[in-house]
Amino acid sequence: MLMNRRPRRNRQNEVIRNMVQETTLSLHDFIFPLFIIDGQNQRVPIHSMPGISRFSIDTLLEEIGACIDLGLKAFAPFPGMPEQLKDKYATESHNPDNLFARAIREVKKNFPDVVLVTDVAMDPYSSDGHDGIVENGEILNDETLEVLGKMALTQAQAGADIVAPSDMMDGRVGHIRRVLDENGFQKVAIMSYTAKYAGAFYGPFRDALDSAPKMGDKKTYQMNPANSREALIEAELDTAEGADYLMVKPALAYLDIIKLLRENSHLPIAAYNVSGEYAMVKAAAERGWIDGEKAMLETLISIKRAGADVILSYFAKEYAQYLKK
Ligand SMILES: NCc1[nH]cc(CCC(=O)O)c1CC(=O)O
Ligand SMILES: [Mg+2]
Repeated sequence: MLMNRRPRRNRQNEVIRNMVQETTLSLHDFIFPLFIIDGQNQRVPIHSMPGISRFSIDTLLEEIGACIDLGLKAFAPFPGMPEQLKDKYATESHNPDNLFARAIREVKKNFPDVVLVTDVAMDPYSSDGHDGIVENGEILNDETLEVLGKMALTQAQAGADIVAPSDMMDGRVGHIRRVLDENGFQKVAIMSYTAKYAGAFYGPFRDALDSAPKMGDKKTYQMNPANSREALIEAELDTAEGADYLMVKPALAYLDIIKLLRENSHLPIAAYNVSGEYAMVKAAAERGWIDGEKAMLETLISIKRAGADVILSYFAKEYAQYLKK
């Protein structure tokens, strides 16, 4: 048999395999999402996300300190609000002394070099559990932009480095850019959740923040999982409106979308390896059905290989710990 091409030659030992490896992960790629709640000395585990907890501001500082020691430097905090602070207009979201603003200030005071990517969306503060103002069962777009602008400004004033609108209202990147610039926050960047799909993989996150929609679903604003060309439309708009990063979310079921945006944009592409994707790996590993560590590494490298420059993942800390050992 004549075979002048034998791909296995380049797989024959670890040195060679490492030499020809096309994609590598680095801790610099990661943003670690963290959940914040009010109170003191709280570390409340999230049952559907083994290994992940909600922190009060004091323990959040400890957690971030521990992550910095492991080499992580960028964090995406999300606030969990008590029901009595929620209302139709998410008013609490732009209270300059709300839990989120206090947390941002404390983190930046204690760790000035950390990069904070802050979530701009109404749902944690909305009594309807939606990312927009609900009227007669409809999610209002332009009225919601007003709230998002105020929320982003409150976060910038508290010290956010990058604001990340995760709501999927049309025009919000342009509106937030304008509000930030008019208030002297030209340096605050926007990481837009550009192609955010409506689906089942956000379940554990909504458990963590008690933020599930009270009625209906998010299909009139988040994207249909069947669509990819539409992601290019969203990317064009966000780019024109001034986004500094384009994000795809979730990551694993949407690796093709990550690649599509990577090939069609010069902006950095972020991918959000969401709560449900984390929970799937953890649940199967707990049952002994898969090797959790190997599945984590394979998951993360697949997101990078697809073209993500930045990865938001609940695995970030575990990955950092893996690198240490
Ligand atoms: N603005 C909401 C928001 N921001 C981040 C997530 C999900 C993240 C995750 O599942 O890890 C969601 C959930 C949703 O759209 O319902
Ligand atoms: Mg959009």
